[in-house]
Amino acid sequence: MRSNPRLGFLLACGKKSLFHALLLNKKYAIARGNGDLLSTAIPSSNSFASLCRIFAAYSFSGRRAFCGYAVEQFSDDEYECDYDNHKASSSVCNIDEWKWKLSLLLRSEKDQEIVSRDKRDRRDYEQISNLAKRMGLYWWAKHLHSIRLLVYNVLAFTAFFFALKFCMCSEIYGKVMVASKVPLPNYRPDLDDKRPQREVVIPLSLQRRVEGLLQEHLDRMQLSSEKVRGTSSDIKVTDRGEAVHSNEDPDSFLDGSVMEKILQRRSLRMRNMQRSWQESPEGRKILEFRRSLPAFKEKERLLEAIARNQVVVISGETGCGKTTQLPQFILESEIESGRGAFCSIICTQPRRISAMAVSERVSTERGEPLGESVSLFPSLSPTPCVLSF
Ligand SMILES: Nc1ncnc2c1ncn2[C@@H]1O[C@H](COP(=O)(O)OP(=O)(O)OP(=O)(O)O)[C@@H](O)[C@H]1O
Repeated sequence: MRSNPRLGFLLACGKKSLFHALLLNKKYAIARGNGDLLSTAIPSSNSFASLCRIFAAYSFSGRRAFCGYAVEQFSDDEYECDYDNHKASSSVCNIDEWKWKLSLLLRSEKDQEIVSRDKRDRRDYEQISNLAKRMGLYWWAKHLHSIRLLVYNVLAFTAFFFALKFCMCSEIYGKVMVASKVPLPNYRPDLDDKRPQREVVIPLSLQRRVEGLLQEHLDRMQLSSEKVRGTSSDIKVTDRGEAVHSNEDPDSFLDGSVMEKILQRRSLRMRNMQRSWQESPEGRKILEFRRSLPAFKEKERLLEAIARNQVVVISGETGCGKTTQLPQFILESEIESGRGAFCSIICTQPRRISAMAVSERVSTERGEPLGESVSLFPSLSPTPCVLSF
């Protein structure tokens, strides 16, 4: 069966219109019916409404501008077989150009894929995808949008006093297509126009500020470790009866050691509070809920990865517990190991309102009021919080 324009029209319309069932049954008869459509196409069992629809379809069959295409009359197999002999017979895309492009891709060592965002009709996509598949490439296409051209026609069928109203639809597809040498995932966020991935650009001034703060932090750490080493060396020196370091500032050392003692005491208190909450009935209930979240299954792996690496990137589905659970895992493990008050976890949120909701949720899950160990940044809490949102 080849492209009879009338058949092409009827089948394309039939797919989306009311007379689909009728056309399925009688499509070949209609195709051959040519000028004698009514008598050839209408089975005796069909209602008069069907007759009207066919008449309407017949009367509009010359309007190729809104028609679909005859592709519906071929099975995929037919299409595959005939493709080489009927190159782009009614397609708008240049298939030879695509053959050339795909061959280049196959030969290229550097390129993995070709991405095309041109507008084409559906048959073009089918041709190109078939070609890509035959060349051993993987194929991915996303339907971006379709433009529907609707034409409402009212036909007065004078003898029977009623009108037929139907619409003819034709679709111009906007698709993004990818032909690739490697298997492609089901979803490509980089090609999704509806969810464009925002590129985050950190201003230079902010970068410098962060670098400065990090440097300051590192300097302080180095200083405190030197003080600790200095203390032990002082003791040794004293034991040996040698001179004590004269450049040591006794006040700052005193401050540091007092601070350390305060933090140690606080860490101990945090551990006791955490344990008693986890053992309480409410705590157990919440823990049970937290255990059901997908993030909980990854707890140990996550803590291990954080301990081993300076930067860890974690991705997970919505609601799996990235925001509420991951910072808690770190906090809980630090508290359990007696370093709760020494750690500082900052969790960024894009909106203040979500930061408020999350900080409140985490406090509730920890059985504490907001401001105890979890805070909303900037915190008004008198004691420094270790987890800030
Ligand atoms: N305020 C809340 N009240 C009740 N349950 C909550 C609340 N916030 C989070 N949850 C529960 O905790 C689960 C984990 O939420 P969380 O915000 O950590 O997920 P997420 O992985 O960060 O999600 P997203 O990617 O959308 O940010 C949610 O599935 C939800 O059931």
